[in-house]
Amino acid sequence: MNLKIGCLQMDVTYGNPEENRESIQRKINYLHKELNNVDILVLPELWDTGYDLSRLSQIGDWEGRTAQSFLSKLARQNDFSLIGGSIAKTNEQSSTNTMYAYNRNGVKIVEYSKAHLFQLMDEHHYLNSGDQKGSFEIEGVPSTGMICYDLRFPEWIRTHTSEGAEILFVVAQWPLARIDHWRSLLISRAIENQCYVIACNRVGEDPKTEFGGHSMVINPWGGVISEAGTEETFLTATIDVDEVKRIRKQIPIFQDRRPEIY
Ligand SMILES: O=C(O)CCC(=O)C(=O)O
Repeated sequence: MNLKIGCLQMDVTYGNPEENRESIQRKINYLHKELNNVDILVLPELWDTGYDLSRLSQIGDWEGRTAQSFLSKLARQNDFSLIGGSIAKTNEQSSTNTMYAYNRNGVKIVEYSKAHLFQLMDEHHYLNSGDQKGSFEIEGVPSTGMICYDLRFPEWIRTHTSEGAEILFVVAQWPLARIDHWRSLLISRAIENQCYVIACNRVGEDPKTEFGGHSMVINPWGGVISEAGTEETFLTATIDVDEVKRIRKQIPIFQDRRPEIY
């Protein structure tokens, strides 16, 4: 089965969720022809607030309600499934860096909060980590969602692929300074898990960091099907999901692994 994927590699306005929602809507309107036959659209991490974490009590999304209604409508109106990047979900006590995904009818198919907080960008001072898995089915394909730094934890990703995930979606605000790590880690996760990796990063800069783009679609053999540069880009690729089963049969790592000795 073929699926057409679109990644909206975009800049994010620091600390301005309303402007960022409008920016996504403007881009979607502009891209309506290209989006016509897209099955799954992917947004980047924290597309609402960016890394303006010290102001989350003012600008965070209360229980994620605004983002959920925005994303659900976006999926329904445009007839695509949607990996809604992640947003800052906030309540009286705390905030989480949370991904929502939707099917074409605008029905929520997962809520996943970033499990590993990135100390280098102060996440541990302002966010709580999630402790639930990121598994879901999208367009009939078992999949998982991961958020940025989660990519550095192969054991967490393996937990999901050993339970059947065939597509790994990674949403990120990955800095340009370590973009070579981003590329290598994404390709490694695809090879070692024999899964598609669809990775959507942001571009642009905030007061502290320059972000590196290079959103990528990688096949389960580790081949890069499509890759963006460092500018705003609508990256598309068509994937053949059956390739996962073929490769898992050819080199059966999920049968051959020995969890009892690890
Ligand atoms: O691991 C890295 O180098 C980048 C991670 C990151 O930027 C994040 O999790 O927000």
